[in-house]
Amino acid sequence: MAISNILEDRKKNRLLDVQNLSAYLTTADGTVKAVDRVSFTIDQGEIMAVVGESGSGKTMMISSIMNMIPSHLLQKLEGSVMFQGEKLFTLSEKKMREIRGNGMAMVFQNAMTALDPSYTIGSQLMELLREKKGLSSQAAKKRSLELLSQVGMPAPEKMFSSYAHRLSGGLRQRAVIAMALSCEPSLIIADEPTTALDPTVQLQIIELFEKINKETGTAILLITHDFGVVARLAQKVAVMYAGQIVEQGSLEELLQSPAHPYTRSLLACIPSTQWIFSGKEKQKLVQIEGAPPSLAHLPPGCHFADRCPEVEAICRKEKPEMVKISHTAEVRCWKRG
Ligand SMILES: Nc1ncnc2c1ncn2[C@@H]1O[C@H](COP(=O)(O)OP(=O)(O)OP(=O)(O)O)[C@@H](O)[C@H]1O
Repeated sequence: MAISNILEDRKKNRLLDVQNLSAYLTTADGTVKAVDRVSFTIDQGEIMAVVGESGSGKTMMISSIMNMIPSHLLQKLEGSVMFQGEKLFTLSEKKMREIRGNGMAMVFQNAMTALDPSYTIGSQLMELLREKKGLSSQAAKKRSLELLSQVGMPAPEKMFSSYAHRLSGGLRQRAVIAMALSCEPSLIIADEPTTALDPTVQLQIIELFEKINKETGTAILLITHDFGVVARLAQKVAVMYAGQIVEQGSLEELLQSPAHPYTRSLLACIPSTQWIFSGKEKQKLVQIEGAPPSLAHLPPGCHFADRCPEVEAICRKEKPEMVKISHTAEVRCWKRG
């Protein structure tokens, strides 16, 4: 096949294309760049994980993609986000709402933020299906029960009539995933979907995401700080630090030959990823020494310089740019540039 045809085929498969995305926030410490020139792509059906410590900008990055940063916080967005061939930042709020409710669906860490305690799970699902899919009450009820069974709810009829606060954390998260699936999205954005759950339930939810991806071809952008989850689910991975992607590549490249000292430190913090495959009790994580820099007072050179075991003079003076180190991998580090 000619190169031009291969490239054309690739473009057809492209679901999300984020280029040089930056988000400036207004904070008590002044303006901070919480997302700093982030670029990545997700193809149809692909699972990508974004990993990084608390405060590295993962949530702000997805909120920027969906144009959902609260207006009192957001100063400006830069860069471009293409989703299914549409430039998101140029769309009207009405069109953007349609995309959020149809093309992309969100699953949050805390299922209760997405569920209304005063309505049953069934009535919330039916409401969505009537509104987004235009289904009649009868069809919406039938589809709701199918969705509850698809996400592995035991006794779907009983769950249909249950209130969220009566369910366990794992069942609530399944209900939220059923709601996300109700609009048949091409992309699910899941922000720490398993963090609040205990290890056995975490494993079940991860297996559910795997099943959904296989059965429906829905792409998943998964935000996590847990490499165990990444190793189990993702095909490709981006590592964030202080607002920037510092390394990205395929899962194999990242786990087998991590190029950035920060990725290596994160991996060294995991005693074993076995728990996520076995559902056994997770071992306590070792922390990387030191803390990420304040975004209001970033160092002049590499953001990781102060904590880096391999730091050299140039790292403290000049900011490294992203450089390609293989066909699919990139790293932001002077020692690899
Ligand atoms: N409400 C806010 N007010 C001021 N600054 C904020 C606010 N939310 C986020 N930020 C800034 O944006 C940065 C990135 O935050 P973000 O929530 O995206 O991190 P995260 O990687 O998702 O962390 P976590 O894993 O804890 O959810 C923070 O370090 C902070 O400087």
